[in-house]
Amino acid sequence: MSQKRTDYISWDEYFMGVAKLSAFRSKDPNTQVGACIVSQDNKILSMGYNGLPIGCSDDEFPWCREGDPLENKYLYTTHSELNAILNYRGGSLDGSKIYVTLFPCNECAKAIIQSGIKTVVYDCDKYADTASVIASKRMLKAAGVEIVKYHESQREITFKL
Ligand SMILES: Nc1nc(=O)n([C@H]2C[C@H](O)[C@@H](COP(=O)(O)O)O2)cc1CO
Ligand SMILES: [Zn+2]
Repeated sequence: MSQKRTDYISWDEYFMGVAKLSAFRSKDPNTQVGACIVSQDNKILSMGYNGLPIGCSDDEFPWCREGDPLENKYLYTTHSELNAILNYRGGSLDGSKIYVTLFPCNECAKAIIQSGIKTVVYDCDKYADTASVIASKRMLKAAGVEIVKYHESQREITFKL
């Protein structure tokens, strides 16, 4: 009798893997972010990546980072976490977890808290020193949202798409 496989991926690898794959859909030339929302019983509820709202053309809106606020991306992009929350049409996200490839900003932290998400598992934290992320952590902690750093497993998976 053959035994079951033992090198299958963990739940954490699976969900952060889905978040990372989602980020590949982003058109942002500088930072691609992905998010995956998971229920308490390990079911994927929603996914998202950073991009423009529906109807706002990727080719007509700006993707640069600087200059006139109306001519750079920041006023227009929807963050991956907010997209994942808004993409969920199944009811309540109460008690769920969000896996995100980059630590949530203050605006996404508000949406995370208000939607009832109870755990944030994040990978990169490259904007940790910004007021946005400091405020985000302050609110998440005050609201009792658990913050967990994802530890990369070093496992590499390659496949043809
Ligand atoms: N947690 C996040 N989720 C996101 O989806 N984003 C998006 C907004 C922008 O499209 C991009 C950040 O652009 P940049 O400032 O690194 O060139 O990532 C940004 C953050 C940072 O807090
Ligand atoms: Zn955000």
